[in-house]
Amino acid sequence: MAPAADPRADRRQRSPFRPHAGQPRLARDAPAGGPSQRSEGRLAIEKTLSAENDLVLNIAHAFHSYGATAALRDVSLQVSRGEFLTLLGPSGSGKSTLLRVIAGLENPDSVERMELHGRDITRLPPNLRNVSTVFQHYALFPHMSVGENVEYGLRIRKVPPDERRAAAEEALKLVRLSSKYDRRIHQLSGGERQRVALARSLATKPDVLLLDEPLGALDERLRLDMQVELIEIRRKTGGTFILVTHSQEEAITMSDRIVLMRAGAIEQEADPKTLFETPRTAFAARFMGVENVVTGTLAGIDAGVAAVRVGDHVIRGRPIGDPAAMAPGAPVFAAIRAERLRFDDATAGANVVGGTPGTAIYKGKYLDTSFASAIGPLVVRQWDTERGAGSDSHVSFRPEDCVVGVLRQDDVA
Ligand SMILES: Nc1ncnc2c1ncn2[C@@H]1O[C@H](COP(=O)(O)OP(=O)(O)OP(=O)(O)O)[C@@H](O)[C@H]1O
Repeated sequence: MAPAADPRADRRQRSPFRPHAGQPRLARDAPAGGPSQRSEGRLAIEKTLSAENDLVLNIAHAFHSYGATAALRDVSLQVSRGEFLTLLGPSGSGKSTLLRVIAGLENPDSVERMELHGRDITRLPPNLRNVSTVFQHYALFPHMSVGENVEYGLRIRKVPPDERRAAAEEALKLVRLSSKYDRRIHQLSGGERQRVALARSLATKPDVLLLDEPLGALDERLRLDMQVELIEIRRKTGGTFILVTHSQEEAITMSDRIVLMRAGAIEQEADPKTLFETPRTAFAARFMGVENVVTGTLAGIDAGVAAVRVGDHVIRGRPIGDPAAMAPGAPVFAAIRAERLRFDDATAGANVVGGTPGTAIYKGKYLDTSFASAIGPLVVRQWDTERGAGSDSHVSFRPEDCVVGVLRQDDVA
């Protein structure tokens, strides 16, 4: 079998999006010299240096409160060069606070380490950190043209006019607004304004681009288009992006890695597929859109299959998380996606649960039917919207489609 492609390979290519002349460059360059001249020891040192160079942002143990509200509770975050990282979480979980701390707009109460390309930025004012933020509400200057807005960040950095103009044109080309250089802001649509705000940030060639719900004000069609555009821009520039969103769909679509936040702390961080398929807590399961999360007690684990007692019923699933915590009798959750439940006849080894179909809701592409079952209310998704639930008296699901993990005290509904 051919080896799997490394999904980060494209990120490691050198970015065509280089710093401006005179712009502070925080990254240390890799040492020179061909491989033939290097000793093993030297190679080891270079490997370490190269790993350090890949690490753009390194935050260890950040805490921040607003009065009695703990907005960040011991948050540590490492972001690699060229990574598209998303901070995901419900309202008030601390995403924007973390972004503001990175930008220097908020001083954390305490932080053990906060480095950009290995340089301590803890006490560095925002204008001396090479990061840029795109906000939901654009924050463009209405009295300036598109081009003047895009050049703004470079003007205050005293970049010469011809270099400014070239950088602004390059950034406007990236967001497909080359022809609008002289337009006034009020002559633009909402989507175009957001692209100008993006171009303004890109023009400064930041070490990290911070995106604070940048698509939140756009209508759905535009939002979906801009998601694809942002992915493309990240790929073309090789930049490091940190996005804040409360939309799991947006996070899954756009990210290399998702950091799921809850009440100021990191709940789980993983690539989108892992977070989607293997949420480690009931909160993560619910937030990632798992329709069916039931709770029970662990009866035992045999041959890698967890048996969960829910009332008088036992269902089997895939155990995840710390095996030491998965002792018989432990409170656990079982999470099953609606599309993994079936009304059809069960395959061998599947869980079968009796009950009564309830209301079917037509969703266009699929049909969601509620099902009052022996393990609690469930939702069953069918892609064949014509078929319906009929008078089915049971649903089935495979143990591998049911994630079983320890139920935390604060996850008890
Ligand atoms: N300036 C402030 N003064 C007081 N409390 C604040 C301030 N900013 C944020 N908070 C509180 O800190 C907590 C974290 O807020 P934060 O804005 O970081 O969350 P968020 O996840 O970005 O939420 P949202 O998605 O609603 O923007 C919340 O409880 C919020 O009410």
